[in-house]
Amino acid sequence: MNMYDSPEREAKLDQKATKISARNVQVYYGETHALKDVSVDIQDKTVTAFIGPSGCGKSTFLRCINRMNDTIDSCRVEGTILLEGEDIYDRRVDPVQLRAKVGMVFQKPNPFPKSIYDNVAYGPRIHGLARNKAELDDIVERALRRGAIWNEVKDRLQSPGTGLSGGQQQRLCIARAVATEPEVLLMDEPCSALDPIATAQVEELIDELRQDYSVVIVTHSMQQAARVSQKTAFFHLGNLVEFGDTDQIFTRPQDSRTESYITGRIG
Ligand SMILES: Nc1ncnc2c1ncn2[C@@H]1O[C@H](COP(=O)(O)OP(=O)(O)OP(=O)(O)O)[C@@H](O)[C@H]1O
Repeated sequence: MNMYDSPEREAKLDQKATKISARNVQVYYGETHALKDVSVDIQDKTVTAFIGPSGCGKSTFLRCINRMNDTIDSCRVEGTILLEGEDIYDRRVDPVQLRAKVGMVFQKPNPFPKSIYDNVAYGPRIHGLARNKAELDDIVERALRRGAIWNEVKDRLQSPGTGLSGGQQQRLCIARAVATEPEVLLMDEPCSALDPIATAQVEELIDELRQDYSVVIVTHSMQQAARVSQKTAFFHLGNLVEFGDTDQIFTRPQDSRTESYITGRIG
């Protein structure tokens, strides 16, 4: 057997690159210490689920990854978060540019009060990604296909985005987020306002998106975490208690707090 066939090499090839590396992240809202010394590596081309009881800090940590917490006056973030090795809290980083690279999808679908086309074209326009109308048309079509909504909207691109159903609006918001060619997609309970059919469509889409992106999803649904994610992080009272393969977290949790949560005893 030569060295290139070794199981170690196979295992290495199977390992995904680290996309986000967080070290000793602390978040305070005024006097409240909401996130306590969180360190974790989040992989590329993987769906990572953040789970845990209400108020444990899942959304707070998610919002650290694209500096959405900057918009909250009382909020203070300490520690380091690297995106592909670059410190996203470095003074030279423009948060608007960062948010094009680290897209976000919210709990409630929030299309702009604009046409379907303009919703998706908005980011590429402000970031100068297209040289002319034909290129912009192309970007919009690709993003809507990526959002698994092209076939439903291709004949009404000039209609308002707000006229779509809730599930379609959420897929439009995902298309809007991918239009700026992000590296990471953050999703904060993206299905909680959707019915079961729309939820299943968005979950299927999330599974497809992981071919190209690092996806991080906050969810209250353990079934959803088990269905869509490969890695799971369990938070409790501001601590990242356990992080690992989703299978392992749900079948062989190492920490008693994780076990209590997944068996429904806390939360
Ligand atoms: N804008 C804010 N101002 C002050 N405190 C906040 C703010 N946002 C969150 N917190 C506090 O930080 C802690 C963590 O909240 P966070 O929203 O991150 O939790 P979560 O796990 O996402 O909760 P949920 O599942 O209910 O959305 C909570 O104690 C919360 O009250």
